[in-house]
Amino acid sequence: MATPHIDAAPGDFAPDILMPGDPRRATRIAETVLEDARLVTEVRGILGYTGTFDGRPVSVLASGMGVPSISIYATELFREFGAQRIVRIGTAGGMAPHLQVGDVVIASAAHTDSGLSANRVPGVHYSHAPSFSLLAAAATAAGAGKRDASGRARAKDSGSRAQAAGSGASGTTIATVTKGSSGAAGTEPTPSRRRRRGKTSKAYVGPVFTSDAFYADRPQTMEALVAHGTLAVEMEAAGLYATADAEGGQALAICTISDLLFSDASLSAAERELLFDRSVAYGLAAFAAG
Ligand SMILES: O=P(O)(O)O[C@H]1O[C@H](CO)[C@@H](O)[C@H]1O
Ligand SMILES: O=c1cc[nH]c(=O)[nH]1
Repeated sequence: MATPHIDAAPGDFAPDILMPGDPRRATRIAETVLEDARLVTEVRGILGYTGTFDGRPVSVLASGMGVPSISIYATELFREFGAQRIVRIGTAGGMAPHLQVGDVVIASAAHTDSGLSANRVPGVHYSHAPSFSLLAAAATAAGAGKRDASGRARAKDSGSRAQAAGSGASGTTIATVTKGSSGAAGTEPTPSRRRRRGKTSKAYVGPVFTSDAFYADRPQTMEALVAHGTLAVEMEAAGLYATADAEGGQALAICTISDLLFSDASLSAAERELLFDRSVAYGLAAFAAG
């Protein structure tokens, strides 16, 4: 049955859903990662596809931007379309000084200034946390918990060479991936990838800040969040986590760092659309582990 924002039939969506913010990223994931993907909804240009990955049904649906938008799509998916697990495939601004463009952050918590999400339970500062099983499986896929003969943690990343690098200044560094090796899903190299070939990017597990504002001048807030261990800023994870809690589903946000708050480094819009391969790999591995 169609909902106000998703024009699909029962059974059109798989229980496991990847959710990028950008509809074009959804199309690209469907085209490059899924097999036999078919378009199942396109209301408001929020494109949704269902196909398979390694023989398992998987859907991808864009969320749009912000907590209200992702809360709408996640609610309708959990409530009306049989969704069980949603993994956000996002981009985020790096806040912690050790983060670099291209790094991946697996969000173990989401602080937020979103009224919708923070006020879900009146009188309570609600804790926005992901599904532990999705978090643990994605972190494992990114390399957490594996040790080589020298005792150093070792990561395996869908065929990429990867080595864990211990703890960062905040959050936990779980893997260093050598660029230029294969990622998840046959995505073509972007200009920034070519520039970065041979360099390394890392995966971190730690808290993100889900902000209602993309443009806001509040350096003190950002510095205080960094001082409290926050890794990155984005605009949906808290809404997704709270919606999953409310609807009895599971959720996780995995974000690629697209720019740095305290420096000029950034990706173009086109590069942001493309740089999702490792996030998708960790998300799909989390689905497969469950
Ligand atoms: O690239 P996506 O997944 O949309 O995520 C980030 O990008 C958007 C802001 O440009 C916000 O939605 C933010 O969370
Ligand atoms: O929400 C976002 C996403 C990327 N970069 C930012 O600074 N904010």
